[in-house]
Amino acid sequence: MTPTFKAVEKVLKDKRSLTLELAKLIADSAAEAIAARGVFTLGLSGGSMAGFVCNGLPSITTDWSAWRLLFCDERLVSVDSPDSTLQLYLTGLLDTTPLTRDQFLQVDVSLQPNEAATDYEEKLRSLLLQDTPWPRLDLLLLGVGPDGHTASLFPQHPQLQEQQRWVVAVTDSPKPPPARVTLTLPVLNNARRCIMAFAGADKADIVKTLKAERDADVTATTLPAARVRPTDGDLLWLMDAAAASKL
Ligand SMILES: O=C1O[C@H](COP(=O)(O)O)[C@@H](O)[C@H](O)[C@H]1O
Repeated sequence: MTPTFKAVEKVLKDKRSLTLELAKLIADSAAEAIAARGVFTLGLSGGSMAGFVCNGLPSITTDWSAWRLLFCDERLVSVDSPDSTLQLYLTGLLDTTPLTRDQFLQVDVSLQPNEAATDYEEKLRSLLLQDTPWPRLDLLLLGVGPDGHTASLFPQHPQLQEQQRWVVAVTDSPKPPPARVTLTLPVLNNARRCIMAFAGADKADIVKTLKAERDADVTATTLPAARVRPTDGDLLWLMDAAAASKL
C-alpha cells in the first residue's frame, strides 16, 4: 500500500535559513497546542537537530512556561558527557531562553537500559495523563543518520517491530554510544506533527534514498526513517539546498 499521509518538503537556502524556519514552525505548533490544551509537548532529538533548535529557539516569542520537553531518544551516558543529548539542550537553552531544567523530562541514565526505558515510559505516562494506547505528542523533531536511522531506531533492529511499548532500550547501537533508549515507531506515528531536518551535502545521499522509500509501499522500506508516517498528523521535511541537491 502506498502512503496515505502527505509529506511536505521545504528547501531553504542554507542552514541559517533552515534554523530560522524550524524555530518559526516550533513556535507555531506551540501557540496552537497552548491555545487548545494549555500545554505544548515537544520531542527532541540529538545530533544536528540539537544545533538547529538551540540556535533558533532563543529568537521566538512563546509562553515558555507551558512547554514540556522530552526526548525522542537519549544516550545512556552521564549527563556531563558530550554524548548526552540532555546536556546539549541544557547548555544550549537554559541561558538563552526562560526554559528551566525541570521542564525537560529526563531519562534516568543511572539505570540499566531496560529499566531506563520502562522508567522513561512511566514518566511519560505520568506527564501526559493520557489513558490511550499511544501518546498524542504535539511535535516531534527528528534527525536522520546516514544509515537511515531516526531517534535510536536502526535498520534491521528488533525495536522496529515494537507494538506495545512507548519506549524501548537499545544496547547495540551501531553508532556510539551503544546503550540508548528510544521512542517506538507507533509513538512517532501518533504525533500531531513530525519534522525531520537535514542540512549539509553529507545528507544528500540519504535524503535521496529516503525520499524514494518514504513514497513507496511501507513493506518495501528498509530505512527506519522511511517508516515515520503519521497516521493522523503531518510530516514535514526541512532541507537546506545542499541536503536537497540530489532530489
Ligand atoms: O545518534 C543519533 O543520530 C541521529 C542523527 O543525527 P545527525 O547528527 O546525523 O543529525 C539523531 O537524530 C539521534 O537523536 C541521535 O541519537
